[in-house]
Amino acid sequence: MSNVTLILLAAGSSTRFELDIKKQWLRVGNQPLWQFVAEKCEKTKLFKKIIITSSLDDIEFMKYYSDFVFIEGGNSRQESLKNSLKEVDTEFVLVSDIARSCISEEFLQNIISYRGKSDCIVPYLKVNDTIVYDDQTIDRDRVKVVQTPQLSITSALISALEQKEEFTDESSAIVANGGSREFILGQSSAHKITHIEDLKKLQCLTPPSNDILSGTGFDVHAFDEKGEMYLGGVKIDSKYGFKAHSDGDVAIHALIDALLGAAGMGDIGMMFPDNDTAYKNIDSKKLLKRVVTTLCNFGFVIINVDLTIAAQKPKIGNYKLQMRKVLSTILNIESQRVNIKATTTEKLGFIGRCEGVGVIANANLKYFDWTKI
Ligand SMILES: C[C@@](CO)(OP(=O)(O)O)[C@H](O)COP(=O)(O)OP(=O)(O)OC[C@H]1O[C@@H](n2ccc(N)nc2=O)[C@H](O)[C@@H]1O
Repeated sequence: MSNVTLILLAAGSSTRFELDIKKQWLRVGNQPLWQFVAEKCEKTKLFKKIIITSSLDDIEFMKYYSDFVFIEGGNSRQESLKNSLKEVDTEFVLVSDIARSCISEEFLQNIISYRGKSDCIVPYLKVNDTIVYDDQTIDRDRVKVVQTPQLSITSALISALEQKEEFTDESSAIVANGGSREFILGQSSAHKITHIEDLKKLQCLTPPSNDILSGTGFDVHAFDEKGEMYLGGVKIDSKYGFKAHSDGDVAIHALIDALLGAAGMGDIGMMFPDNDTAYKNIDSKKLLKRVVTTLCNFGFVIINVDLTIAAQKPKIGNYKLQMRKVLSTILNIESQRVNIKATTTEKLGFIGRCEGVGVIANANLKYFDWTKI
């Protein structure tokens, strides 16, 4: 049984990554980057446990993909690491960043099998360029470019992180706390993804799958004699509205379920519970905007949507164009990719009896293709 736990840090908000997508959600084939790295490490069978730190929103979605141990990250890399260390029960802990996506099995084996006497084993690269520090040329043979993953004695790292100072790597914290470290040659291909152009250096990443992901949504709301009616993001001129916790825009609700369905992210009620006061009378366009932002962060691109509004009343023919404009703006796609259909039910059923409106929606997504940046 291994006496090493692997912590993969993936709670960053990718502030330096020049795209709206979070880099841990870039797709490698059909897998998000974080899953690609975690499963590659798992296959080595070198670890007793693999812990992934991430933001709470991300963790809820990550759990759809795999059953690794997920820990909510903190406001900094160091805080995230401290949160994860609470789950470590092995003598040694290997800490890496998801952004170092091409660490190899051989590299992991080397660092874990290196039995130094120090509290921390640190991979580094030599420098081949001339180095000027504070306007002074310095001896580059004395310079080390430090990498992760770093292997620490768990107790030494826990103690070191009790210090108030923030450190950018484990060995600096351990040495500042009076501990020791040894350096071993690192892996030149273990580049870290910080900026978009870094992706070109990572040879182990394959392009995202070009699958089309399709989802459907269905929602119903009963008429309400009082209140205003909003449908498809548009105010409808009518003497009645919809019974609902929110503004009752049943077309947007069905559309949200279609988008979440295509992304494999559950449904609207899971994301916006109808007993949460935050959503009382809320403008459903705000809910849609939140969903679009989340899909973008998680590496999805919206291709097109198609809605069918089943209603004996109101007649919506004159509102369709406005609905398409409003929805296409929020979805950030051309309006011709937003189709709105309407149908009566020939006076059959609850819709035909003018008790309410039902909407079916379809949405198609694809993965953001980072190879075409
Ligand atoms: C938009 C919101 C927020 O204001 O409320 P409304 O304005 O429609 O009332 C909700 O997101 C609108 O959620 P929606 O999913 O349409 O509501 P419901 O049909 O009541 O389902 C609520 C939750 O219960 C779950 N559910 C529903 C039916 C069922 N047989 N079993 C379930 O587990 C669904 O997964 C959903 O997450």
